[in-house]
Amino acid sequence: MTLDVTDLQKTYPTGDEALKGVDLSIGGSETTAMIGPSGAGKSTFIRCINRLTEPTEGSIELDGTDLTALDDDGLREARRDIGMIFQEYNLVERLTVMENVLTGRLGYVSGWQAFRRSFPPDDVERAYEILERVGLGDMENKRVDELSGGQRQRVGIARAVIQQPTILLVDEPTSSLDPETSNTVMRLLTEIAAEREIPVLINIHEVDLATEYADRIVGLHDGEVVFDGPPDDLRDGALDRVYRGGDGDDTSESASVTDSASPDTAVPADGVVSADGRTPDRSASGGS
Ligand SMILES: Nc1ncnc2c1ncn2[C@@H]1O[C@H](COP(=O)(O)OP(=O)(O)OP(=O)(O)O)[C@@H](O)[C@H]1O
Repeated sequence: MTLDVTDLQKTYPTGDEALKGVDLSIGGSETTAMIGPSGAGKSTFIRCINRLTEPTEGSIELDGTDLTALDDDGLREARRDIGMIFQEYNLVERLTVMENVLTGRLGYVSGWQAFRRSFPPDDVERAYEILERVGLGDMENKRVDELSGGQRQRVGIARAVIQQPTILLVDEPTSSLDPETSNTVMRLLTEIAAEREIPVLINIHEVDLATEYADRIVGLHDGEVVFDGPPDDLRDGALDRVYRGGDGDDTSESASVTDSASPDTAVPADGVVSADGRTPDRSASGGS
């Protein structure tokens, strides 16, 4: 599977130019992390890919099919191939874990079956397998409003995976989670990408998680890609380009953003950046 995005632009009706011509190709079973400060356009980019947000210009080709040219039926079909995982989980709170996971199959059953929420036995069997895989093997009958943040995110992952997508798009999966749970979720996402041989694109605030788990980092600043490369190349100069729009001279030893950044974009000594300026609270608890 390959996703080829060319010259993607998005200008909101408010006049905000969220994307100013982004080119990006991803494929294989590569994990790509998209980093950038708040407002850089990360969420807009991911939402444009499956047209939850309509792009203004550009093309988005999934295995050669231009998603921007599809009508409603075509888009519905194409979306089956795109697994989405959201920051706030987007689960149905009053339904059980199993019911939430099976909603990932709604695109495959008839309208009547969907209305009755009646799913083929194969789907149910696969749901059990996937719940086991994400570590929720004994929780299928729990209501999701009884779960911790980390458990909810695993339900979100299971719901995306049961679609049998050819790509996973993940929008800030860890921003409501404590550091340990964030690591678990990132590990799970990269393992699933490898096992299923599908690419995964993850928007993420924490640079340390991005560099630890991703094969490739894409840095957005003000709607433009200003860095695209392996985690090892993400030195101070590159971080400066991404978070401050600087020239990003990596040859200068004094280019450390730790020394020069304004408080709202400072990179702490451990390299952890919260793009909205918050240093993640490592003592915060979010459950696992
Ligand atoms: N629905 C909308 N209407 C108008 N402007 C919007 C809308 N959504 C986003 N924007 C603007 O588009 C720009 C990019 O926003 P976006 O949410 O994509 O950035 P982001 O990098 O995901 O930020 P964050 O890390 O805070 O989630 C911002 O200037 C934002 O104000």
